[in-house]
Amino acid sequence: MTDATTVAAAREPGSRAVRTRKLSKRYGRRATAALAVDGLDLEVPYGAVFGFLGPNGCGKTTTIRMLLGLIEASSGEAELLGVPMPGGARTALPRVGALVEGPAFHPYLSGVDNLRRLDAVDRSTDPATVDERIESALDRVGLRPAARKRFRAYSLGMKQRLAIAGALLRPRELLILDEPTNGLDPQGTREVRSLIAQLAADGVTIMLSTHLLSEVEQVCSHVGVMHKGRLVTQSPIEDLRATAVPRVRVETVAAEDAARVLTGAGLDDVVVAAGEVTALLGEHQPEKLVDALVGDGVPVRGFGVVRPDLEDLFVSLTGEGFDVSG
Ligand SMILES: Nc1ncnc2c1ncn2[C@@H]1O[C@H](COP(=O)(O)OP(=O)(O)OP(=O)(O)O)[C@@H](O)[C@H]1O
Repeated sequence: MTDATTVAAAREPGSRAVRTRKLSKRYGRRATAALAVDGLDLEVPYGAVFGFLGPNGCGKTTTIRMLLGLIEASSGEAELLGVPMPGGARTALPRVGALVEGPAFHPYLSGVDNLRRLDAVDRSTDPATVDERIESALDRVGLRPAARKRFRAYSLGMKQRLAIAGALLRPRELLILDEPTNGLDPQGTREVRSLIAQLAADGVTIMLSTHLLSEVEQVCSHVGVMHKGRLVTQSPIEDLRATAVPRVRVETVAAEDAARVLTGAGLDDVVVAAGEVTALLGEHQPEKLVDALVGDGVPVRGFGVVRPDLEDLFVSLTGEGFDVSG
């Protein structure tokens, strides 16, 4: 389903809603300054909810600002909806809704009057249709009942939903949202995530930057992981999960003996640590491994099959933990 606020983009096979090639940014003139964004090859497929994940300071906002033509890239190329940026800004940007640092809303004006002000500064919209476009955007974010309340009386979630309504004042094929749940309370966070899921269900492509792995797991179909200005991986989340191969874990005081039995049974990557042994399960049946261990006299205190979760995968990719709150 589409309405007046979103449009499912027409897609060429292999085309991308966002694509960058070797996109880099160095702030300042000194050639010795570190690259804030370093050689990014980003690919956001049409229809994806793409989680652009990484800790604060890793270059997400800088990337988004380059994509939208708000700052100039030091080198490399970027395309939005198949249109080169920043050269094609006039063609691409009217089809892209963005939330970067949020619009400055007036606390004493109502939601509807704030949107009217916002629309008035956008020269690409038609003033004759402003009322119906605002109504449609407010409807889309579930704020019609509160449309005439003052902005200052809105909850945090309502304020952020109004900001998203501001990005939906005309039909959009792509939404770029920079940390849209940052600073929200749990209720506001739920409201915004549920809105993102609804927009995605309408076919709009969404690129969502976040430092929260849990947010990616809850709302995203794809993820791109940033670390110190570089993209360390990008993939459908299901594909990433599939790379998380299960391991057996044996707790025992006789770790060396257990390792010998597992190796003898044909398991790979047998790793001995204090009081435990782990190995790749492969095609082996856990029950048979327990039999083999016990049959060999290994005193097994614990046995299990563990599958690494996304957090384990990302830690192994970046060497850093992720904020798993929220
Ligand atoms: N205007 C600027 N001038 C100089 N350095 C900057 C500027 N903006 C960002 N940086 C630096 O570039 C790097 C990347 O920052 P950026 O804001 O893109 O990261 P981020 O992942 O979006 O983090 P955050 O969520 O905290 O904004 C950081 O080291 C930051 O200090």
